Amino acid sequence: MAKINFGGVEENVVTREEFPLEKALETLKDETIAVIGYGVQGPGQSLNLRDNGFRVIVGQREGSASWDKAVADGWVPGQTLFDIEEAAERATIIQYLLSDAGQIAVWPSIKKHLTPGKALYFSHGFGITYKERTGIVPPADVDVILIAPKGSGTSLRRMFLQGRGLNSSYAVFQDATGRAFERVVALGIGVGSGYLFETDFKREVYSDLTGERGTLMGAIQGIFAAQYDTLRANGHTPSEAFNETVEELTQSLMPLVSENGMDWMYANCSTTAQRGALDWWKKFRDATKPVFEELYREVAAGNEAQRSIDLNSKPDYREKLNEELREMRESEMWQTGAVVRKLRPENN
Ligand SMILES: NC(=O)C1=CN([C@@H]2O[C@H](COP(=O)(O)OP(=O)(O)OC[C@H]3O[C@@H](n4cnc5c(N)ncnc54)[C@H](O)[C@@H]3O)[C@@H](O)[C@H]2O)C=CC1
Ligand SMILES: CC(=O)[C@](C)(O)C(=O)O
Ligand SMILES: [Mg+2]
Ligand SMILES: [Mg+2]
Repeated sequence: MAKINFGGVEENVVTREEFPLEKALETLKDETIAVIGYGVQGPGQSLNLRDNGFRVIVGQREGSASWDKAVADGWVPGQTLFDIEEAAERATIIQYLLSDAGQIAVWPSIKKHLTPGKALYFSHGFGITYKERTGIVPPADVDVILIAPKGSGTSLRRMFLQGRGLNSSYAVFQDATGRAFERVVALGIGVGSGYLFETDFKREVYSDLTGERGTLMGAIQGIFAAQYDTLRANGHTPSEAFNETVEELTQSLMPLVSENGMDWMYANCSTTAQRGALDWWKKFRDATKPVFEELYREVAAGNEAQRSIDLNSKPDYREKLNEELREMRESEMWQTGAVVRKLRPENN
């Protein structure tokens, strides 16, 4: 394990150099990995494991759309694709990749097959951290481990196919066999991670729920909408408002931030822009800080987890979510986005 200095703080990081794929394959050579659930993470992780040469099977509800998707991806019913219980029974490592709400309903079927020495793997600290709300309490004689890719399962797969890798965090909650660490690291490499950052289940879920509600997804849509609406209310056209809110950010400026940091993006903008951005960013920080503090409190109190459990356990949750996504897609801002995307020169 390497110690790496992050802005003055030392952290544990496992690298592909010290734990190459060959070592991961050797570590798991006697294991059968069952990926339970074929939503977003399920396909990314199981296909990467398969392509990397691990013994992997998929467990999914027969007759569901995800089952058909698994068949289309080359999983063979009765050979590498089973119903959830049968896959859990055959596995020595159960990768529990149902939706966090779905994990609660299916837990009794999984628990039954957690015989001594098996490993239970999560990609989120949710089920374990909020155990009073989820009822997910694994037996003491299994390993309980986590690999949480820091991005969508879609990106995990895409980046793997491009020969890149997405970084993940890893954690050991319970080490019953003495092999939990080598198992989790081998799985992290197997699913296509680049580097593995150490965490624990609670820190993983608190930071993840904050991030996705905050700058990664919730806050960014909020700030886009606020600026777009202000520009429109002041007589700017939709295309102008969209370009100055979203398109320029994703196409031109964020790639520069990704490459070399915020100051470098600033350095590549005009002195006029630099002056304004340097003057205004703290005002935005101060205005949003109370909202982030409220968000973190709600996450730590378990209220965000409870909301997600309650609303995503309803039989019609998928229709309701799709309806809200449709409203977003049909808003003027994102309708404008669809047209602007078509006009990117490379799309012609
Ligand atoms: N979506 C992502 O890219 C990421 C997800 N995660 C975590 O990975 C885990 C899996 O998440 P996703 O892939 O997004 O899941 P998902 O929401 O796509 O659902 C996965 C599968 O669960 C099945 N499912 C849901 N409820 C069920 C039930 N009651 N009975 C049987 N099957 C049911 C669905 O049919 C689907 O095939 C979660 O813990 C999530 O927090 C972590 C990082 C990123
Ligand atoms: C993709 C990811 O890491 C998220 C946003 O946390 C999630 O999908 O839960
Ligand atoms: Mg995440
Ligand atoms: Mg998340």
